[in-house]
Amino acid sequence: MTSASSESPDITPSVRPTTSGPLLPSIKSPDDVKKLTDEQRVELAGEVRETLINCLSVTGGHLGPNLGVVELSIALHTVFSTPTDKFVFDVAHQGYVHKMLTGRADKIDTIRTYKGLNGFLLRSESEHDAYGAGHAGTCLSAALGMAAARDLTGGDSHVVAVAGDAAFTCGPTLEALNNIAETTKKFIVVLNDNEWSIDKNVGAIARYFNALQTHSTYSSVRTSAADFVEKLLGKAARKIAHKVEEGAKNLIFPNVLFEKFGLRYFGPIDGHNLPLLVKTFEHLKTLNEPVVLHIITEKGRGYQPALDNPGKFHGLGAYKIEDGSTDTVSSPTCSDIFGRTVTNLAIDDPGIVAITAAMPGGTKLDTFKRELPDRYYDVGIAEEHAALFAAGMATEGVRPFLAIYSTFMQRAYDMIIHDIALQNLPVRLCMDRGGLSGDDGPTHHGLFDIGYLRHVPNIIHMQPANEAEFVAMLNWMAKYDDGPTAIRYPRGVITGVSVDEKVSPIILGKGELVQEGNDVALIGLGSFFEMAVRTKELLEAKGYSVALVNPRFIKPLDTELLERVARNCKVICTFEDHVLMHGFGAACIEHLHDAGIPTPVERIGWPDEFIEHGKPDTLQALHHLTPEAALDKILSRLKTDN
Ligand SMILES: Cc1ncc(C[n+]2csc(CCOP(=O)(O)OP(=O)(O)O)c2C)c(N)n1
Ligand SMILES: CC(=O)[C@@H](O)[C@H](O)COP(=O)(O)O
Ligand SMILES: [Mg+2]
Repeated sequence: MTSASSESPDITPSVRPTTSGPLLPSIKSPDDVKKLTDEQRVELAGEVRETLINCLSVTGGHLGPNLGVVELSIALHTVFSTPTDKFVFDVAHQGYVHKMLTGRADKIDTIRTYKGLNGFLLRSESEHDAYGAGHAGTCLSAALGMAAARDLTGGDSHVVAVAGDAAFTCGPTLEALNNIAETTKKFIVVLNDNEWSIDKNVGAIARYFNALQTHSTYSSVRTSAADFVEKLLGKAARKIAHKVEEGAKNLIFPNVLFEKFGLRYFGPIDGHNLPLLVKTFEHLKTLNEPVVLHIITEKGRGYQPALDNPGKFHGLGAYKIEDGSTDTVSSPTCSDIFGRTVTNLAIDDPGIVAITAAMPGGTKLDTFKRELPDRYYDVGIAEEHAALFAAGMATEGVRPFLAIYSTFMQRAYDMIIHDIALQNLPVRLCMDRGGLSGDDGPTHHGLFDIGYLRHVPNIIHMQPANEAEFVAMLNWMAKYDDGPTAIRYPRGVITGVSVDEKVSPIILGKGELVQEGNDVALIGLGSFFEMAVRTKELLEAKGYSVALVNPRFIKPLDTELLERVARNCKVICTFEDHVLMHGFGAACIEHLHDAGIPTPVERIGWPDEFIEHGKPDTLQALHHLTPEAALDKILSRLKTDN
């Protein structure tokens, strides 16, 4: 097991997982899984669970989803042979067990820590990671692409797409489903149905999957299913089939939705019954037609706190193993403030509705759901649809607050332009995780939303410098009906100031000149305003006169204020928790160029690359997003320009 090493300061001390047996350490590759007996594989499952619970209690991570796929992952690696055969996991947050079985068990205690294993599958991390992910709904399309490529070369490897039940609420999944039967004959879909998204799964698809488990017809065909199981799996399995409660349902059921899409449907079966899974996959791999195996699993299986609270244990930070408790955050997070504020606004304004794309917990719209259920909408993992749905509501005079993380809002890019901005509809785009998201890494960092919104006509985009300003901006947005508005705010806390702190009124397109100065002007956007303050202190200690600006608006830029400080100062430095490319600093440079003002602009922000996973402080230091780095840039600019 890897222990914390000097060059990775923020790896929390690793906890040696106390596995009961000797099997897991001997698993150096999937071949070692194949050599085990059925009984040993069941024992291995126990060791994997114990290791996950132990390690993730220190690093945090997606414990619930991974505890739900222990047997599935072992069965897949028993029957198929990666990297020749390909596994494509949807979201891939449930890929930890796959990693443990493909030679990374000794590093699992570094998951999602700087320089440690990525929390999702990553092609650059292992040849067994056929496809990376992080965003939902991609696995069927990507896997189908692999199958089609295989067919082009006459290959006979297997491609297995593993998608959760909520992945089927995602548009791209359904787009792929429409294409499978006409594209390939050899394709296996595993529907891992635990009835949960991050929160309870929603919509007709969720209800349909549930019906497949409980439909009355099942009980009448179960006997034929038991015969089928016996034929397929032998007498012993028939006993398993009867012994396993509800979960071992019949294996074939006519007229299932998937059959309409040309996929042969099998299931639902107990997704924790290892021998049954192995035997079923051994059968499915012999078929020359696209198939879907519907398995029923429990999110958090084997750890009672996770079973009791699947939403919390979908993904969390460090927790106490004994009771699953986690440290409480000292001050309210931006998400807490957002949920409370929008609910309060809606209590006073019946025109306000709240829309989430399967993330009531992450966005804290669960507050709104609890208090105003009739004006709360969870559309599933369907950001494109959510944006269109909000646009439609706005045409009818409703005030939609559309809460989608910055990174997931990328999915709705065309709808924002084509439907919301072009028609100038007053949808409120509320982008949590605006900035580095941390442990989840490059698939989740919200570092592109200034870039994807700044060039869209009619869009107003802002970012608060503290929690009180955040509330003031949300209040302002609630009243602004003249077109679309967008606000970005970070994961967690900004400064921790009270939301009751006094702030000057929010005026469209107006920033705040917090301090006059005539040597250097520092413009700190949002959560990076604090970094500008710390840079100011370093400059003033060297005798410089510093102007300090809180811009508040990304668009429309406060050009009057920008020109004023540019004329008064010798150099400007901007600070943004966003990539520099097409970011806030770039907007300032563009405007000063167009205004014919030659004051140079230094910029602090993320480079033009995908930023790895790790704690924000570590990554900011690594990529020179610090007051010290800003000071160096400013001083060298002043020197060269003198
Ligand atoms: C486009 C997108 N939207 C939202 C998310 C956040 N998210 C991560 S996992 C998840 C739920 C996945 O549920 P399911 O597919 O059933 O898998 P399970 O966790 O139940 O195994 C969501 C909504 C995401 N990763 N990608
Ligand atoms: C896998 C996934 O996309 C979500 O679980 C995401 O990790 C949630 O991020 P937060 O922990 O920032 O809410
Ligand atoms: Mg699920």
